[in-house]
Amino acid sequence: MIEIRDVPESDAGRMVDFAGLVFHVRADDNELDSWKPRRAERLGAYDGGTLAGQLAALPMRLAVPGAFLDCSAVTFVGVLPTHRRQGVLTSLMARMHADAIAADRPVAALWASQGAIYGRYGFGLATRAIGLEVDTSRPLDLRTTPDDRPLRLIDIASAPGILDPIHRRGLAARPGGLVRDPEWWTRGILRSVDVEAPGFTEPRVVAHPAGYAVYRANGQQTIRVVELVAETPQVEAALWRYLASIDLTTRVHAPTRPVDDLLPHMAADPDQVAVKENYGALWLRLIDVPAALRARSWAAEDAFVLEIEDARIPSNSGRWRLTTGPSPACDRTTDAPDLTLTAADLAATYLGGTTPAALTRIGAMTEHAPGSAARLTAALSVPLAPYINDDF
Ligand SMILES: CC(=O)SCCNC(=O)CCNC(=O)[C@H](O)C(C)(C)COP(=O)(O)OP(=O)(O)OC[C@H]1O[C@@H](n2cnc3c(N)ncnc32)[C@H](O)[C@@H]1OP(=O)(O)O
Repeated sequence: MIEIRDVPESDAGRMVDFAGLVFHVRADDNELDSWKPRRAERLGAYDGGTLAGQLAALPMRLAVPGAFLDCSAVTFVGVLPTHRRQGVLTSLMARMHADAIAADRPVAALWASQGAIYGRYGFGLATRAIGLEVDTSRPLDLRTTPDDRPLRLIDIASAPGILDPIHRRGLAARPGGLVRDPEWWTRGILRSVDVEAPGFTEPRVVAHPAGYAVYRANGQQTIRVVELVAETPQVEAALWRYLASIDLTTRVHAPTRPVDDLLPHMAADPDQVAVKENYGALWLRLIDVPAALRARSWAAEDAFVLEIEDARIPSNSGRWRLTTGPSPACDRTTDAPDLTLTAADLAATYLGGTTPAALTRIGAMTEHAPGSAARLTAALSVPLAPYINDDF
């Protein structure tokens, strides 16, 4: 008999060992993330005294178009190999949903180990990311004039205080990321060791008044970009020019960039910049559909009747009249629907990264009123593609 209970503080370390077991990682590597369960809401699935499954939900703030929303950032999910496929994850998810509702958090989010798992729980893939590789064995000519205000290298200890205001302005301009606190900075983006980048140095930080880059280097003449944030294309050009011209290097690899990154357009020779990766990033769950729809900003004034299917959080199910524009509204209605869609597909479109038009074309959404998917696509659209660089 499985029972879902809070994991006490004294057992937070057990969750780290448990994650090492189910993710097949060495204890040393796992140690890097050991701080997360301590600051999370910890759920355990207990089989008697045995921890058979677990889930951690970090209370965070997520940038959505025009707003920041309280969010359960779900991580450390696992079930013992001996207890798989018996509904343990399903029970943990039900409790996570109930906790998020009780805490008045309109959204939850996660990074999935496998894309096949979370759609059934109402999560939709809301952001993608790309990886870029730049050949810097020759000068990188740019079509954008770099902002010539001086760059300066700063030490790691002072980095959170200097970078955070720039990062926050970036979140307001581009949805999808998380608000960070100093611990999130130092244990995340600025951590000295990255197990995914063996052989690379500790991070270097170069700052501009309106942007920054965090990067590592290795003995194989490669610069690895950890994060690059710029408030204008000219500042972006200045940072890429800097990264591309560091002595004793011939390659810049930026494994995590927004899908609408400007560098492929900026490079005078497009062959110098290759898109090497394209992958799913943040999975989003609208815990409270009407609250989430009222909270974001909209790109067009319009009105829709949405028929939403949500088997896991029934209070979201049914017909909603959504009014988009400067004073958004979302209320129950009995009117005929313009569109029928699942909560997971609504979540996938919420940040503006996936379009109702595409989901209708593939047959995932049903359009009853001709043209309504295109109109909803226009209302949801955002100037900059959603993006997250916090892999939690
Ligand atoms: C946010 C994160 O932390 S992502 C990390 C997730 N954790 C891992 O990948 C670690 C290794 N895997 C595990 O620990 C487990 O297999 C889990 C957590 C993925 C699944 O736990 P389980 O308790 O076995 O899931 P549960 O029995 O509740 O399954 C529910 C449904 O999901 C399906 N499912 C579960 N895992 C998978 C999977 N990996 N691929 C496809 N379907 C899956 C089940 O078949 C079941 O389907 P059904 O409802 O149609 O019958």
